[in-house]
Amino acid sequence: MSLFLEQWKKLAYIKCDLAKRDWFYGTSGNLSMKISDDPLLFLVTADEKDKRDRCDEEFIVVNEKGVPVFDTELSPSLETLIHANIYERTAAKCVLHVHTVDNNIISELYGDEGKVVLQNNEMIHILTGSFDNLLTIPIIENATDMAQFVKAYTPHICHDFGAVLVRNHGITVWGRTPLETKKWLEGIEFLISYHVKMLMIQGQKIKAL
Ligand SMILES: CSCCC(=O)C(=O)COP(=O)(O)O
Ligand SMILES: [Zn+2]
Repeated sequence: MSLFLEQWKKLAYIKCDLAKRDWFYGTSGNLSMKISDDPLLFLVTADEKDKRDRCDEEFIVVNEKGVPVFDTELSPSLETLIHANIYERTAAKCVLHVHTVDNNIISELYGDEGKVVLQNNEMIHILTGSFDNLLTIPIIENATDMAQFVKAYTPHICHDFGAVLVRNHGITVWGRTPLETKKWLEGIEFLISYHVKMLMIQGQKIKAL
């Protein structure tokens, strides 16, 4: 199997798996996978397409400017330049972006602090391999201007894997392999969901006193 087809299938598997979790509300979310370094080329989902749909044209091949390299009726994701920026600055091979209710709540709750610190959970050990039991996720403001948006992400794109929460918008996670990226996305969503539910229960407890 050609490398290109192999990458396509891996990304299609991840897209299908995230769709089963119902992480593509409306037409939100976008996914990409690098297929070559020089020149930079990557597969990316199409703008406004329902990412729960399986179809022949699931992904578009784009260059470092986010421009399709083959003829297509589809437009690349509006967030393609964020994916391109991550590939240009790191050795990441995959970028996943989803909007969930829990990641939106946490981004709003801690938005003014510019970060959320997740702690004291075995999932952190599973993700990081360290017993530090602390994971800090930066939170940036949402933006409609893409150049400004890319600029806001940039200081946080300093490792080959990472995550950024966008306030009242969603989360973007990248990693060195597609499976590592999916693992980080699932792990972080688990920790965020746990955190939100704990706050809800603790709030109820305080009210009952
Ligand atoms: C500034 S992008 C607004 C839409 C969005 O947040 C999203 O995740 C889906 O965009 P796409 O163009 O990839 O369908
Ligand atoms: Zn989005």
